[in-house]
Amino acid sequence: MGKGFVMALDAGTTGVRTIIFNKNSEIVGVSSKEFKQIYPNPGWIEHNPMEILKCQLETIQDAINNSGVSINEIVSIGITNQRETTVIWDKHTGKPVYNAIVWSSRQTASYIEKWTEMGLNDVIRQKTGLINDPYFSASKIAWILDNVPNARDQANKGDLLFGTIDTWLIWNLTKGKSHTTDYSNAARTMIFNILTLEWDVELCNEFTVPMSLLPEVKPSNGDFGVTDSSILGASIPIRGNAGDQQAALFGQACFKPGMAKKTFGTAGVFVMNTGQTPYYLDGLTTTIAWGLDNKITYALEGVVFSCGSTIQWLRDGAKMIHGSSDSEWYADQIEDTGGVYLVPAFSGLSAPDWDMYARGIIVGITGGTTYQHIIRAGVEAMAFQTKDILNCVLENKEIAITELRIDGGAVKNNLLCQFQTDILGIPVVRPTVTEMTALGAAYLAGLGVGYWSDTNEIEKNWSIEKVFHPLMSKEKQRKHYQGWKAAVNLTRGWTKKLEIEEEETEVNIVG
Ligand SMILES: Nc1ncnc2c1ncn2[C@@H]1O[C@H](COP(=O)(O)OP(=O)(O)O)[C@@H](O)[C@H]1O
Ligand SMILES: O=P(O)(O)OC[C@H](O)CO
Repeated sequence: MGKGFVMALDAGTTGVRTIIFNKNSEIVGVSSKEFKQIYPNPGWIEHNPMEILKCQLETIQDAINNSGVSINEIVSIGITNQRETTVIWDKHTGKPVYNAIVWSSRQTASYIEKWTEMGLNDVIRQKTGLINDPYFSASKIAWILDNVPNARDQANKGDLLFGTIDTWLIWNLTKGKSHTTDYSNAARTMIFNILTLEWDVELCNEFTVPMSLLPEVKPSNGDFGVTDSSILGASIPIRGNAGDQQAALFGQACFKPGMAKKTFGTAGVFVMNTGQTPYYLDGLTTTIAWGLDNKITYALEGVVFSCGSTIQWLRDGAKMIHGSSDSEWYADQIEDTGGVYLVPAFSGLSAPDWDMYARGIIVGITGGTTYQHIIRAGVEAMAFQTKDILNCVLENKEIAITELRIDGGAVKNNLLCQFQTDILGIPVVRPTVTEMTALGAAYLAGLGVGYWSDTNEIEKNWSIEKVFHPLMSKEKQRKHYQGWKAAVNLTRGWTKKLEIEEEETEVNIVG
């Protein structure tokens, strides 16, 4: 057994986790904490960066306590995080100038419209691999600078710093000594050129983002500094950093081009390794999987904004279930949804439709519909959305996907996994460790200090817990999916339609 342990800090959208791994990738200590979701207006989602930091530090302490490992036995720390979420803080006081604007927040839609009108969509796609959408960090940075009093002046004076959650945690853990991020996180900002591997001067100018705000970009197994001993009681190297979706791809040992995974967390994200070549496909985004030393691996990505958050909404919003795992029990009480579809376009439609005006819908309700049908429709929606993405990939005859590796909090749900394989028609593979995000970050951190020697060694640690095989007839699969597509069509352009209706009503009143 290798000396010491590796610690992963996994800062997700709804909660943070700290997991301590040994050399066999076994979990020896874990702690997690949920933090507050702030909804200042419909469609806006924010987090308190200080609360994220506090919760993360508490989980580090808890994980150390419950593992029996001493902090001095941690040889390296890896960070992984909800991506795109934007924090801007004062570099002198360390105080955020505004809440963190979360990746799924829609408050910056007007910036996206403006940049579309300016004719920037093609250059954005070409340079960053992304689609002009409020999802990515660029419009969130501009919004904070334009809406927080004095923020733009402070930024112009060089007093402010920008970071995604990885950067924010690293800056605090190192007591302000390291203002850094990695290639996989930088690639999600819409201001990072994934071909030249630099912050893009032209895009920063167009988006009015001062470059003095931006962190240094490093390989994902690079040197992100050491923790200040006053914070964790020891100086530990931070040698791994990757956005959570790319970290999960790494944890799933998808090291060869064509290998893919889907993570079922708050968001649901399909990522496929495309090797050293950036690959562009309509509806999907092109991104950086990781930079290992200085070798870049690219990926094709399909994000679904509302995946596990659909179940969370059934729990916290609709109050139809008490805990997320109840969704499986209720869904299992009935054969099917009785023709009900729930399209969770809470934050608009993401890949492959990209409609920031869409909003959620439940359709097909009859007098016989019960809450169980709606719960089941919520579970099935997670699987239908995966099919929307995989269809884009499979339509391209150059790519063959014969199985899908899955991970994330929601894959504990066996009914979801079976429905997923049924609707896709390919096997779905659930590995032994489903905390892939954290494991991927741990692997990067371990590689950074030579704890694991190379990816071959890591590959050997990946093992299967269960393979789900399709049982549904092709005809049933086709019918179910047809209903889903029709339901998705109903959600399109909703907030825009409302705006137009409102304008027309005003004209009629005035007229
Ligand atoms: N048994 C379950 N069935 C369906 N969804 C679940 C289940 N358990 C957890 N979830 C969902 O999974 C999500 C949590 O997964 P996790 O990977 O921890 O997410 P994140 O990293 O985004 O915070 C939550 O949205 C939760 O509702
Ligand atoms: O919080 P998660 O794990 O669902 O991840 C969110 C994604 O990183 C958003 O891009």
